[in-house]
Amino acid sequence: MSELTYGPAEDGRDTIRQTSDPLGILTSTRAVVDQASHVRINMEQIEQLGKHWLQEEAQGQKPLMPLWDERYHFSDGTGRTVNWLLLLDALNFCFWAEKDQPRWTIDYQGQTLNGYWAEAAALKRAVEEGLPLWDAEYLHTISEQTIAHIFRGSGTIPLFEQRVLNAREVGHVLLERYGGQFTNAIEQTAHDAIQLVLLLERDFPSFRDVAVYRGQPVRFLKRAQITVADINGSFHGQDWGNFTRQDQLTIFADYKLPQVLREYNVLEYDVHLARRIDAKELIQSGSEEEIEIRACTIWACELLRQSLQRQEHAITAAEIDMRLWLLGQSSEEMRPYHRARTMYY
Ligand SMILES: Nc1nc2c(c(CN[C@H]3C=C[C@H](O)[C@@H]3O)cn2[C@@H]2O[C@H](COP(=O)(O)O)[C@@H](O)[C@H]2O)c(=O)[nH]1
Repeated sequence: MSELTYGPAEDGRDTIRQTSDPLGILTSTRAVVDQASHVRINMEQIEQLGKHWLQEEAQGQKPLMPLWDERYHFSDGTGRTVNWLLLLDALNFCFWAEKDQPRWTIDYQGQTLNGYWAEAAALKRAVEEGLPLWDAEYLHTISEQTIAHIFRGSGTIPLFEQRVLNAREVGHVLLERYGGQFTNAIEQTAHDAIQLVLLLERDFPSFRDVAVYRGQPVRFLKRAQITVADINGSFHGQDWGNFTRQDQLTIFADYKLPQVLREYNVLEYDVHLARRIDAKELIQSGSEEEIEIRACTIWACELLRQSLQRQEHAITAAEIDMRLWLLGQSSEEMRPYHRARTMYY
């Protein structure tokens, strides 16, 4: 596989030079970007965003890459944490509510949390209350009542039934193939980030985030990739979190990054799609619109990475991802993110 890069060529035309793409994500999403009819990447705005970030850094506003947040993540430095993180990311999707409905929230340590933070804190709260969520045997047969208790709060976590199935799948596959320990999968793949993502895609069906666009497969693998990034983050790059080729992961195509990129005018939606998203209408999961939004998000970030690299500023997709995602955590003033009901992100 070879990465598609965008850069001035001898004859002045923008050519696509090849670099590595071991997960087949850049290549398959590039085909969507080239055909997209609902979403467009604005190259000038990518250069602007890159310059804006470089100016911020020149003024000493280097973004503090957040250390792993221990407040809401279970972390005991052992293989139990690795299994807990796998469960976290098996359930790490779709936290938004129906149009004009309040989001699901939980109360934890005196704080009311929603979204991803509510999911993480709920799973940490459960461990603190004595539920062995790191235990594959326990997960394999976990009941709906127990999952409901874990996520108890105001309202109901969306796609509840899917979360029960995904939790059981984690337990079942860990027992069947990895002696109940996901650390065995890390060892089997020799701490290679790319191989571990591919193992998740192969062995854990709920992580198989691959769409079909005009008859062709399009690979996103968002939760498989973020699982590796989260294990790396939780262990501060040491021990179970020490991976090779992590720089070859792409950004994680969720629903917040497109919202932020659209705010920076990097992503442009056609007038019909924009109206539907701004009206918070549901976008069909697997639709051309949804796949184009996700594929253009991946390539906008790849082109941003290449632009920054050309300006002598090396940065990984995961670092771009974290910076954009954190911007999306204060996105109340932004136009809405797209709403596709799916367990993939
Ligand atoms: N692209 C990308 N998407 C990410 C994350 C995270 C959290 N991870 C970091 C957080 C702490 C640790 O440092 C982890 O590294 C969650 N999500 C996605 O966002 C959505 C939830 O958003 P809201 O509704 O606002 O809670 C949902 O699709 C969820 O899957 C990320 O990092 N990147």
